Amino acid sequence: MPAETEDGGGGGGGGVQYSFALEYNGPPVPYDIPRAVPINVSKIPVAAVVSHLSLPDKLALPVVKPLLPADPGVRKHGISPTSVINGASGSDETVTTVSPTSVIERAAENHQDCCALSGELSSSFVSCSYNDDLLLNGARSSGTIEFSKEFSESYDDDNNNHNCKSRESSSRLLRVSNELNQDWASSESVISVEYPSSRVDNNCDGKRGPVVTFRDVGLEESGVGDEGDDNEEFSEEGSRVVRREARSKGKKGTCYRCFKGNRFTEKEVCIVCDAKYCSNCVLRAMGSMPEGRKCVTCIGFPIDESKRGSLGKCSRMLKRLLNDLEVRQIMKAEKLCEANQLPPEYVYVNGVPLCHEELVVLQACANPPKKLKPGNYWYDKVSGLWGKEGQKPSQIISPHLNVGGPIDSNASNGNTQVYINGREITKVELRMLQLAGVQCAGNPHFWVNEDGSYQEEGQKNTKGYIWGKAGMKLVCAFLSLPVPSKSSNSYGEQVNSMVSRSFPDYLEQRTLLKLLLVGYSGSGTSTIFKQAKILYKPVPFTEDEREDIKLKIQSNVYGYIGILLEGRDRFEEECLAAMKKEQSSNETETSGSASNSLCKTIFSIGPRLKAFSDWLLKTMVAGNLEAIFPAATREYAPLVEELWKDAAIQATYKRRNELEMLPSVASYFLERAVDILRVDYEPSDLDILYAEGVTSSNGLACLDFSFPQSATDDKYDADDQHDSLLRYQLISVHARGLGENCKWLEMFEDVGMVIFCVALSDYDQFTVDVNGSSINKMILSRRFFESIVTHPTFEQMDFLLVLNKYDLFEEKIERVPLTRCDWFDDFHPIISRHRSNTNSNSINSSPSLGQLGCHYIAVKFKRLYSSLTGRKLYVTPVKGLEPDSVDGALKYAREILKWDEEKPNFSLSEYSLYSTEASSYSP
Ligand SMILES: Nc1nc2c(ncn2[C@@H]2O[C@H](COP(=O)(O)OP(=O)(O)OP(=O)(O)O)[C@@H](O)[C@H]2O)c(=O)[nH]1
Ligand SMILES: [Mg+2]
Repeated sequence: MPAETEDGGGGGGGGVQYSFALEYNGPPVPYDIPRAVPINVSKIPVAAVVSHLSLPDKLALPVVKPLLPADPGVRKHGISPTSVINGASGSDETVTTVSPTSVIERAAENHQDCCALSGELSSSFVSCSYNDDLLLNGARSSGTIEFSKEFSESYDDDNNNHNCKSRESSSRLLRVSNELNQDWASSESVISVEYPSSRVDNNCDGKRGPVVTFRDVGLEESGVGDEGDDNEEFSEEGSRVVRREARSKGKKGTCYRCFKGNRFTEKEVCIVCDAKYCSNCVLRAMGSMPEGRKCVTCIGFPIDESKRGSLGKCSRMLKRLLNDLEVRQIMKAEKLCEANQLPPEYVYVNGVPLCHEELVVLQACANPPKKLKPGNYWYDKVSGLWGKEGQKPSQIISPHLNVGGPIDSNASNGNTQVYINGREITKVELRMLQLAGVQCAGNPHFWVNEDGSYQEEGQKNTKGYIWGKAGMKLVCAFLSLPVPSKSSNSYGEQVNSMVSRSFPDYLEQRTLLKLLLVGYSGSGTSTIFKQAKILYKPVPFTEDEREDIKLKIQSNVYGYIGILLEGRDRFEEECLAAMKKEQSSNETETSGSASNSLCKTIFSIGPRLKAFSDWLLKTMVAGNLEAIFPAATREYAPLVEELWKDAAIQATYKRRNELEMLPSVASYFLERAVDILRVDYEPSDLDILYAEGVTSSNGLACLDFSFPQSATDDKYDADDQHDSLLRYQLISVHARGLGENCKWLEMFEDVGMVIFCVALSDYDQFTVDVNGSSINKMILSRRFFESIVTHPTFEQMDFLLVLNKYDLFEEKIERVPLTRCDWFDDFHPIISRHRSNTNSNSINSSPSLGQLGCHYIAVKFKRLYSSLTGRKLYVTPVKGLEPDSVDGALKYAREILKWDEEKPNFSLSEYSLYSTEASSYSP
């Protein structure tokens, strides 16, 4: 596999060096050396080292071939080769690459798929911090990782003694224990999982205060938690309810996290375990609250039913801590998310617990029971009368619902010997019947229909309408008895079909639509993922994440400065050489001043800055840059400022196009280097978006989101509202995370669509492969595309091709011909003289060269896709750094998924509307 030459890498991992015995058929890799081994740094080009500091991916690039049967550690602990490779490549991510058990097992069975380790998993597997000893003695191999079949965005922490019960649709949890646990904790600061910082206490000592202990059924069954009492309780109605309780190790009344405060301190309560958190801790303990006010460890668990009434009712504390939009979204999620819905088995109707479908029927009917809680109810299916077991009726719901068992004559505990539909009625009902003029003498048995018409059993004639008489509503109100509701429209309503009925919102949410985002290295997947986070999450990044990202950005900036300094050295040398040459040719004329002019060029810097520059480069070469943070920022900020403003550095910066290792995004940060390197710097969302190395580059990152209802729409848009309730999951996985031959793709078989990302601007970029030959990055992207689309897992899957970096492409294609890439050698556009300039949106003007090129590339991929799969490819150009563009692309994905659902209903001609021909996309 090739090594990158341009902005291809996720940013700097820890600069940690590794030694691991992978059979690798490429040239020796200079950076693959443990730091403890003395090396002559002067022989290593700084750019290469710096690139590795910030772009550690290269270690992962060599093709890994089987060397030995799987290392026992690998098999035993389920550490996958790719995990190790990714770890070894200095992951800059929170989420590390793990494989599902099935995959691991398969890999372990097949020796050919496994590779042996000697250097073992290093601390930078997930962390930026590292330890020489560990690196050299391979102690890390003792860490145990338990993999679940599905990935998770979260993991379970041993300290919590908490065994998470995963939801049907959600991913299982990943647990990391032993020594690795600590590393996970320390690295849990970056943003690739949804609630990382809140899951981990980022104490400097890496220890996590055991704060809350949980008791639940899962724990008891597994024997993990032995301190719990029986946590099954009976609700007020007598049904069995499983409770999950938190126990604070602090004093009574104190915050469950910091143990501060007292019972008068304002606290927010977890709706699952009742843990109480003060305003300082609540956001850390509850993270971004995708299911409302729950500790992050309670996510996925059903709520404490006694709190059902408070669902969606925001506390003052949260209103203070969050903005309106965040509060609204959290409260909406709290009410609507699946995990918070009433468990069907907690509801008994006529003595029978409901199944899921029955609860759906009950809640989705035109006139459902109000404020349904766990409990035992009776239901008269003929009249729709509904009440709590042993009590008078409380409501008239839709009749004829096929839920629960047959009604018992004693259901409402009546003692009047008067019966309605087989139930002995209560005294108060008898009173009501008498006031309605119903003849009740002789212990009659009535047959009452949903419209209130009644007859005596065995007789045909309708005797009258119970609720038809004037004043009956008042009577019923007085006696606290129900009357048919207006909306029930129960007169003659047939309830056999569910077709025309609207389902409760949460049922719509039941389906989690998964979108898999993949792309060749550097194509912009992380950027799109981060953009989605910023677009769709109320709190895209927590304070802890921001703090870690800040350090990452600052360390990146030092890296960029290092590249500039190295460039300066080079330019100075070139200049001096040129001057020397010139001088020797003019020897006679300038002999006197020769020595002076030789010493100074536009790229020369003063001795103080030179000393600093030398120190910085040496530190970087030694891989110590990350280690000196954040002290370095404070100490050296003034020097960096001086350096950045120095004419020599500015002159070097002007020639940045010649500095191959300087990623295009570097300018964004370097322009503000002085501000960024200040201690009080706070990264903006845009900084985070541009920053390299802060999202999952090696592993997997998941983002659950809904498309927000567009605020700009004045008129009510039912479709839009419906869409805002659907849940999506964006799963970003790095090419490296898929393993050799994409063998781990299988675990994504349940995704609804693959979004494949290609960087348009790659067409003139080359990388060097293991044989030392140069390969065009677009060709590598194509190869990766081929292997993904032909993978058996995605046989019937829709693909959306995202042609990313359209902004760069538009600009580049004006300078560099598209034919620079062999695959595009037949691109000969006929350019109109009046063609639009690149930014013009004028309908009348001819397409710009950028548009033509993009369209051409889209067609190339479409034809390729069609030839490989016989299907059609959806394509959209994207500017990853622009929110609207990413939003548009993801909404396009949503449309495609919708079309998919509707396809069977289309006639052929209708379906052709959704042609995926190249012409259907609009740049
Ligand atoms: N100008 C421009 N830059 C982009 C765009 N999308 C991504 N980038 C930049 O391209 C670089 C690589 O983007 P990433 O999102 O890190 O790419 P990736 O696919 O995650 O790459 P790796 O994880 O390193 O393999 C970053 O510096 C981004 O800021 C875009 O649409 N336009
Ligand atoms: Mg990435």
